Amino acid sequence: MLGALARVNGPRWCFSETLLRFILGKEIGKDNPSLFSHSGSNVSAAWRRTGVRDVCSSCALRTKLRGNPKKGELSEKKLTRHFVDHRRVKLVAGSGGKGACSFHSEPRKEFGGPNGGNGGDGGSIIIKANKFVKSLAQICPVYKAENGHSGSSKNCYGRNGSSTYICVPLGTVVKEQGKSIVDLSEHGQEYLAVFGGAGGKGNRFFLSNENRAPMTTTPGAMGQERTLQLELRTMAHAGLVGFPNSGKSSLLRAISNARPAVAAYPFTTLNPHVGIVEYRDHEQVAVADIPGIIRGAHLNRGLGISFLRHIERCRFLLFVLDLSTPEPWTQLKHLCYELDQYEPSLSRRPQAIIANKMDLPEAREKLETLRARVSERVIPVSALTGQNTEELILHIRELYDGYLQGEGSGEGKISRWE
Ligand SMILES: Nc1nc2c(ncn2[C@@H]2O[C@H](COP(=O)(O)OP(=O)(O)OP(=O)(O)O)[C@@H](O)[C@H]2O)c(=O)[nH]1
Ligand SMILES: [Mg+2]
Repeated sequence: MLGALARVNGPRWCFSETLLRFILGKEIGKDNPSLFSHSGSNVSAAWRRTGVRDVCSSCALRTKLRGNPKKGELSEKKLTRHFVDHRRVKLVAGSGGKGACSFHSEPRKEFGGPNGGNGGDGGSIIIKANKFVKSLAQICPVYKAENGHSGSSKNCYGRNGSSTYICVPLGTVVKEQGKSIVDLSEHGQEYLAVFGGAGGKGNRFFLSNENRAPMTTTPGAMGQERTLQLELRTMAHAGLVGFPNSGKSSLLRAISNARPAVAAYPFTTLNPHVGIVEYRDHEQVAVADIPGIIRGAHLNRGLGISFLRHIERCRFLLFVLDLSTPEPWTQLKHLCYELDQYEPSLSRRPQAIIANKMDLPEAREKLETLRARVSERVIPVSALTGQNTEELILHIRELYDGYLQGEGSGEGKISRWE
């Protein structure tokens, strides 16, 4: 079909066809088989086993071709300004409306009795998870719900104050004085944070045989008041963990549709980015790129480890090591130590080790040493050239399937990405 298009549209389509072949050739790991001989055999074994390739080969290709060159990408600086992952909010529910004091009176029925209606209830404030909201940036510091309306004569009740909804992203944890109250992880999940005050009673309510003309009314109750902390924890199945400059963002770009900033200086990434890896059976696995961690991060060095809350929910970890550094295995040791400082046994989640920058000559020697030193599976890749990313994508799927079999049916299941 592309050939036909090339004929119809002339040189422009000829170029597209060449470009497609070039990218597809790279993607299926055809070049340099000697360098990736181990991984190449794994991939072909997987194909042989299943008969079809599990990976949607168009995903990396599509993301490469999809980008509109005229449309500038958001810089990390701009993203930082827009991405807010914690907020403190003061919530004040509406007060109840006051009850009315009035008496019925009409010609020939001068003393018709009390007819003051009750006041309406104050509005409540509800925090609601919404999959279309991506950050807490739009959350205001103070929310006040509508007060209930007062009752009136002729037994008219006051209108209830309407409830206020605060929409937060999926994965928002609501805390009060540092203690978690609720975890909003499903679309549409609600938490009634503060109750509106009850409406007051009108004098009709106090009518009795003893008192046929009560003048008593009650004011509405005050609405509840609370100060809560909202904390967003990015939800992804896999988390890319590594030292700065190890190529996490480049890798996320290579395997998913996300476009995090990539640069040759440390701490380029300041916020987590989530990318979706798509498979041919329409399964989607979310992979999060986390800012770089350095030795001593738990002592607040570098960017600290507060952002590790974002990988608390990741079901498996992908440690990205830069094989061009002198001792990549020590990076792994430091990373595990820092993770355990944040949450004990965090580093013992199902994991894979990604040996990145395999296109560089110095990386090849270190690969065998790394394999000898670690017990986990090591996947050599080059995020820059895209070599062997297919094996990584297949391994992510294996980890994901293992997670689904193990605990997927239980609670804490991560909702589908859309
Ligand atoms: N040669 C080579 N360079 C790479 C590869 N992957 C990434 N790089 C380069 O390494 C540098 C850092 O890449 P990033 O993807 O920004 O690294 P990062 O881990 O996200 O860094 P931080 O965001 O600072 O934590 C960039 O200059 C990339 O071009 C690779 O496979 N081979
Ligand atoms: Mg980065």
